[in-house]
Amino acid sequence: MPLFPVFVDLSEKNVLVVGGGKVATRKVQNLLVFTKKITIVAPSIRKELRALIKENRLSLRRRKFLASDLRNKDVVIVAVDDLKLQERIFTLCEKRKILCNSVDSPKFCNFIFPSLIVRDELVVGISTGGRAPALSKRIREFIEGCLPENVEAVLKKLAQEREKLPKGEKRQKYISELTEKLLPMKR
Ligand SMILES: C[C@@]1(CC(=O)O)c2cc3[nH]c(cc4nc(cc5[nH]c(cc(n2)[C@H]1CCC(=O)O)[C@@](C)(CC(=O)O)[C@@H]5CCC(=O)O)C(CC(=O)O)=C4CCC(=O)O)c(CCC(=O)O)c3CC(=O)O
Ligand SMILES: NC(=O)C1=CN([C@@H]2O[C@H](COP(=O)(O)OP(=O)(O)OC[C@H]3O[C@@H](n4cnc5c(N)ncnc54)[C@H](O)[C@@H]3O)[C@@H](O)[C@H]2O)C=CC1
Repeated sequence: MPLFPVFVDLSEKNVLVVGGGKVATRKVQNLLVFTKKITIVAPSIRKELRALIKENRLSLRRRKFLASDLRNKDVVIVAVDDLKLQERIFTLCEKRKILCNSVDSPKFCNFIFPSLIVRDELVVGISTGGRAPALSKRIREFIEGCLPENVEAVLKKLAQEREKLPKGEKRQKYISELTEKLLPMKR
């Protein structure tokens, strides 16, 4: 069965990223849009990640992973080049009911990291359930290519108009029509 997408408020959640390499750097960069409460644990940290840690005042534990690193964590990303360690951390997370994403095997994920498009509060998340990550990336590029350039302005305008009026059928009709007018479908 395919995976159901959920849009979660991460702003107050504590995220642990295990690993400091290329993939960890990409995950941290993407996560920073959603939360600054990120801790990184790894013996070696890539230069770009070091810069992100400094800029965003993230916590850094410069050593190998310890089970105690999971204390008070809500979400864990395991971005190491060691499948056994991914399995071990995933098992620990399952016991503690922590959300865990492992970069080397969908088997050790209880959530998948999607390919992302973020335009203010408009977020597009894409996944193939772990079957073809490069396809997720390609679909992102397709969607990016056909998203209207002014989509942020349209979102802002619609949200403002929506706030001005009380809930109900009259507003529903007005907002739906305005949306179609602001973003006419090209055929
Ligand atoms: C299960 C998952 C785990 C997770 O959640 O991380 C996972 C797993 C694995 N990826 C692998 C390889 C690649 N991953 C990418 C790219 C991305 N991978 C991402 C997510 C995910 N990757 C999750 C499933 C997503 C889904 O459901 O579709 C994206 C979307 C998000 C992100 O990571 O930021 C990001 C695109 C971001 C963007 O640009 O939009 C590329 C292409 C590239 O890098 O150019 C390649 C090379 C091509 C290939 O091999 O397919 C390998 C084999 C490693 C090896 O061979 O050693 C594994 C392990 C395995 O499959 O067993
Ligand atoms: N999910 C995805 O999108 C993709 C996943 N991968 C997989 O991701 C894995 C990581 O790739 P890269 O970041 O390029 O590797 P890398 O070699 O650049 O980084 C590995 C990192 O893991 C850290 N590490 C190793 N043992 C550790 C431990 N015990 N505790 C804490 N940190 C530890 C190292 O210090 C290093 O920072 C690879 O196995 C690769 O196959 C590769 C491409 C895409």
